[in-house]
Amino acid sequence: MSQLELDTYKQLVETTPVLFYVVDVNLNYTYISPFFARIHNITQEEAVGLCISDVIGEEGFKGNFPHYQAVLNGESIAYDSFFIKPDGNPHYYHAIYTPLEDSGEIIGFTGVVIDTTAEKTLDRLAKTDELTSLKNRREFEAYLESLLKSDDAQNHTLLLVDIDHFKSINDDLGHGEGDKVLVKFARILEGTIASAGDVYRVGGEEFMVILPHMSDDTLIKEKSNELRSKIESAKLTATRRVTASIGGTTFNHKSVRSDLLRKVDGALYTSKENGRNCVTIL
Ligand SMILES: Nc1nc2c(ncn2[C@@H]2O[C@H](COP(=O)(O)OP(=O)(O)OP(=O)(O)O)[C@@H](O)[C@H]2O)c(=O)[nH]1
Repeated sequence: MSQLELDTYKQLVETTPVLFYVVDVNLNYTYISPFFARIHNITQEEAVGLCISDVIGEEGFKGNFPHYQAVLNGESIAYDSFFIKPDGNPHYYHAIYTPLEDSGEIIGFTGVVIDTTAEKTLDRLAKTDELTSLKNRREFEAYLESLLKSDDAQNHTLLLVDIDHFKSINDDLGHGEGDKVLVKFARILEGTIASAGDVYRVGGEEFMVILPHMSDDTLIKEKSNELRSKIESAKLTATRRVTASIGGTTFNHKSVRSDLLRKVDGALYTSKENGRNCVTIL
């Protein structure tokens, strides 16, 4: 390689906002890029000879150690990970480790670490309901579609949970209190459904629950009534009792999305017609 080509490569590496580094077999740095130096508040010269743990800390070092061992055994590694920054926010990154060889012998590895925090944050925002932190309608539609398209022939349950007279809660107590009710309501839904399924906020005061591989009529009614009674007995506001109506139905991969949604809507409508604060499974 000519000197010009070498200088060009160096310039590319040194002007890219990505962490590049090289370590030897003892995990001591032999090179860090200027961006790496800036992020870790160290000079390039100071880093040479230091161990990875001296720069990124013992905890991160221990977490990554199996990857270091694998790359020093000749494997090329790429993985996604994160750590919690001192300000409590997560920092996401994508790391690529490649063995560095000299005359067929591994003498260390090269590391490339790309900050993916912005990408991950956008991804999370696109999937999450901002007020309640539950998964949003887009996520509901995606999961439902995956179940309807799958080869899995087992039956699942879909519940539509709707707060009763929510408009009057807003009207009487104000929109801010209404928001607080929605957040507490979401926590009850999550806590009650737990690992049995997934909870989504699909509209203002409308929530969907998908219970995969659950189709036992008795169990569905039990779970739905547990949910309904927990909401009724929780003190969601200081002055007003809050209740919810629930509609539910079972489905499998042969179900048609529009029929299924119409059926669960119909079940909820029946609960509302029957006086609210009740469960209808069709
Ligand atoms: N506070 C608050 N209110 C919301 C939000 N999204 C929708 N709403 C309100 O939710 C209310 C829903 O009212 P309706 O659809 O009439 O239903 P309801 O009053 O709950 O009546 P039933 O469902 O028939 O029992 C409307 O007043 C919306 O303005 C939100 O994010 N926060």
